[in-house]
Amino acid sequence: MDLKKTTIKVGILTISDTRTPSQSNIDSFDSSGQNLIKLINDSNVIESAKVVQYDCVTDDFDLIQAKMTEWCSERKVDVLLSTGGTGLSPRDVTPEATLGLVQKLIPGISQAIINESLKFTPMAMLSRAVSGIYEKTLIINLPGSSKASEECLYVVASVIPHAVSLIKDEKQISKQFHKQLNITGHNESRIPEYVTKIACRHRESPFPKISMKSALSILKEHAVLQYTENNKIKYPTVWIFSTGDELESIKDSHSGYIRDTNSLMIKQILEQDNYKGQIFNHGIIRDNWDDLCKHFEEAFNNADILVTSGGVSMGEKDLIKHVLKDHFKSKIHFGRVNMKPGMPTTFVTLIFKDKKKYIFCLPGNPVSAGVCTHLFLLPYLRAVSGKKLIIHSLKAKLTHTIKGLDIRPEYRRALLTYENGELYVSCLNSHQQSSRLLSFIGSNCLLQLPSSSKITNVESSAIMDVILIKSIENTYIAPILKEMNLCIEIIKKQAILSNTKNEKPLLYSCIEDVLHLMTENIFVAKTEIIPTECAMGYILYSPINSSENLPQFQASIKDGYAIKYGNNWFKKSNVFNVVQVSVAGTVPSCQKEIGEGECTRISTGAPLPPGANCVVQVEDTLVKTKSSDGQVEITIAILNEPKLFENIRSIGSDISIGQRLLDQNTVLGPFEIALLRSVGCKDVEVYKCPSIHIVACDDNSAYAISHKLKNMLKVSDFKGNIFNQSIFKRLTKSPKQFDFVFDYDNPIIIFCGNVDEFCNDNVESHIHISNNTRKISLGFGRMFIGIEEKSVVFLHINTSDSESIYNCVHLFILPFLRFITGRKKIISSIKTKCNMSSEYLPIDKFEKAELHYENGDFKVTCFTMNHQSCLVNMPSSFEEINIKLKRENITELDAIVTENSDCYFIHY
Ligand SMILES: Nc1nc2c(c(=O)[nH]1)N[C@H]1C(S)=C(S)[C@@H](COP(=O)(O)OP(=O)(O)OC[C@H]3O[C@@H](n4cnc5c(N)ncnc54)[C@H](O)[C@@H]3O)O[C@H]1N2
Ligand code: MOO
Repeated sequence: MDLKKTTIKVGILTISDTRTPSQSNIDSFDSSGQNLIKLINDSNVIESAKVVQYDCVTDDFDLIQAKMTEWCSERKVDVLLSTGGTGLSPRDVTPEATLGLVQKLIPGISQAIINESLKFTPMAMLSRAVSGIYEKTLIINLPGSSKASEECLYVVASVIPHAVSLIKDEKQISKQFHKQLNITGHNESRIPEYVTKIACRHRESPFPKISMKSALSILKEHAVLQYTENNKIKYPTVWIFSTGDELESIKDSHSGYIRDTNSLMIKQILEQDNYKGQIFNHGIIRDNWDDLCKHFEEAFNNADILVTSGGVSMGEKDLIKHVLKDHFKSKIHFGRVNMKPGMPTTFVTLIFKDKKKYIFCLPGNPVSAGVCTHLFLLPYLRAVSGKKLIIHSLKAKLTHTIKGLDIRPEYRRALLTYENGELYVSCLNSHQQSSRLLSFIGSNCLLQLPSSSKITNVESSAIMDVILIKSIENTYIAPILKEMNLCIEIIKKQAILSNTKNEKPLLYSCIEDVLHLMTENIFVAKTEIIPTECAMGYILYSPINSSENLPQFQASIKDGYAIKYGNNWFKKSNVFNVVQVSVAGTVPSCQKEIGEGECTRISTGAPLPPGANCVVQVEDTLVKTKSSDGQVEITIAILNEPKLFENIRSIGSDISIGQRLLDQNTVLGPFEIALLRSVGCKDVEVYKCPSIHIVACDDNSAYAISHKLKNMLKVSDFKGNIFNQSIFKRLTKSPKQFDFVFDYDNPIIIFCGNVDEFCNDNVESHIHISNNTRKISLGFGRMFIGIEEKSVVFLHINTSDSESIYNCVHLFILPFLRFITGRKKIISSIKTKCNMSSEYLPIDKFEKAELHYENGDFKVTCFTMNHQSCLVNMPSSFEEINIKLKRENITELDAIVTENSDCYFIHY
């Protein structure tokens, strides 16, 4: 059958209020529609096509759909080209009408139109046109203007005949077409660029798989501290890109497209680690040589470190290493690491305009990108930030036996817990595919497992190395709160408030009771809906389930060939005809069904063609025959017998519709946000952070304290706004004095300063305290909680002593803020060992100390001016110390983690 002999029936549907003839608009002339007809019928712009239907309708959803349905259902046309109604004006509804109708989207067509049109005008960005299939008709939205619709027709004209034949499922025609493609080379203009390159690409990776240890020592060699002119550490600027044709940055989802999770996730991991340099997320670069060169050059002009994700394995579109090596003449220090996940991780340096640049190319699978950010990029950035501990690793006892090790040393997402002074690690999640972001959820560490070449199982109770990837706070650390006698001991030197006449005194002996009282049924925590990408550190208000399957269709795990595996196939022949190419970002319906002896070249993440049931990686194949110019492969040989379903991700295997993604009260970090974004969850409902207004009363020392308080709250995990109000020398009689706080939802107002002033009788009129207000006396001050709709917390701190304020913030205010913003864990405490000499006696109940980790134990050094990262709950008397000291001169102390410590804690 000759392709040219089949006539393709085209319908032109003009959609326009002004060009549709009506009584009030008799002179309308549809120049676009007429021009398209001329181009197709007279100039043969689309091979073998004729316009057989033409109509003009107004921008009316129902009318458009009615006309489309009529032409498609009655098989009047093979191709329906609409012109008009794709813009942003309120009347433009062509894309919506088309979307409502089509059964399959073909995003690539509209994408190609936009890409091409962008060369002429940036206005192309505003096009919302879509393309897809309804029944057996291909529908393409073209823009309205005559010039633009003509340009766009030229872009898509060449693919229309082939698309039509696939849609009609005319296998014979399709085969003929592929034959032409592969053998004659006459139709080269139709062959995507990546197809022609295949025979020239590596079939075996040229990069040796080096060990993790070697990779880290290479990184260390290149981690050189830089200094500014005034001798301060100079933190390198980091630029991050995701790469891939299949990725979408826009929020709307198109079938087949993959939402870009990686660039933002990498940035947020660095931010969470408090990296001090500048970090820029520059979104997506397409798998296109020139684009990669252009964007990388821009990165080298502006940044010291370039981070990419994707495009580093064995596919024909994996260009990153080639661009860096051939175009930028850079040095690839390693291109593969013997690890799972993250094997293709690549580290490159180059001299650009006399400056050294460092490039981290991470794999595209989201889990691999996340794991490798923790294992390579973060340690490197910590090193060039002058930190001592660049990998946060701990030893923990395995809670169960692990069988089925991988041949590569593996980093599994696992849970580290802390119980009675011991660390335990468990890895009960067996779904650890590198595309499955869910494996990060509920995990807080990477469990290092050896290669199966060394041992077969790891036994329960083995002591394992784990690397923290979240806060240890997310583990359950035995709370010492119960022992904490807040009112009596927290700040001993301060007197407990005596009762005032109109206030029922409430004295609580335990901070948990206080927090409970403050929050239960009184302070109604507000929630808000915010964009998912901005939700770092917020707490989820309600659980989230997925509304999508991921992947949405069977997809390949490797770059290779999809084949139909049948019994005894190997005995017949191991040679396969390459009949088509499947790339990520398309849908299975773009492919024809493959039969025995045929294969589809396929890239990682691309849809499996109908009929295929396994993927053979490219390394296990040879090119058998090529086209006469040597550019195109025609047949390949498969070297090892594959297994059924090998290298295939089944529908919904990463995430299935309805599956629970996150529980309520989950702290949203980089992985949680990436997970939500991967299934198109654009907004989340989170606990709203109150605004805090700090008011210094009375004198200058209170003023200084109020600033210290603000700084301490600012560096904490609290995300709300904090305002310092100016000093109030005297509380005036005017109740309006604090009215400003009512402009905020659930504000918190903290007074610092003289308590007597505060307790004056007139105070209640100042701060709108009514009879319903809950009043609590605390060791260091008092608290008033409004329970009316406009509930306000007034906290009065009666201190002018900066040590006490530190304790007060970490033991009381921050736990309170965590509580009301939805955190499950409001205080982080740990059992530590301490060499305490009885020469030093604690002055306060809680002393600042330095927390560190040594030989499997947490230790504290008390009475040090070094990095103070915890508060230690001190023995209260001589006798107590002596009793504890008798045992091996080691005192066991409870420590409350206060600072974002360099060592082992990514705190809160
Ligand atoms: N024949 C072989 N195939 C593959 C090998 C191999 O050795 N031989 N290695 C596999 C391994 S291991 C990994 S990991 C992946 C990584 O490959 P790339 O870095 O080239 O990544 P891509 O192919 O571009 O993408 C892989 C996968 O991840 C999705 N992706 C990519 N970027 C993003 C992003 N920013 N956000 C969300 N998802 C992303 C992409 O769509 C693919 O599905 O290669 C194996 N193949
Ligand atoms: O090593 Mo690749 O990172 O996941 O599977």
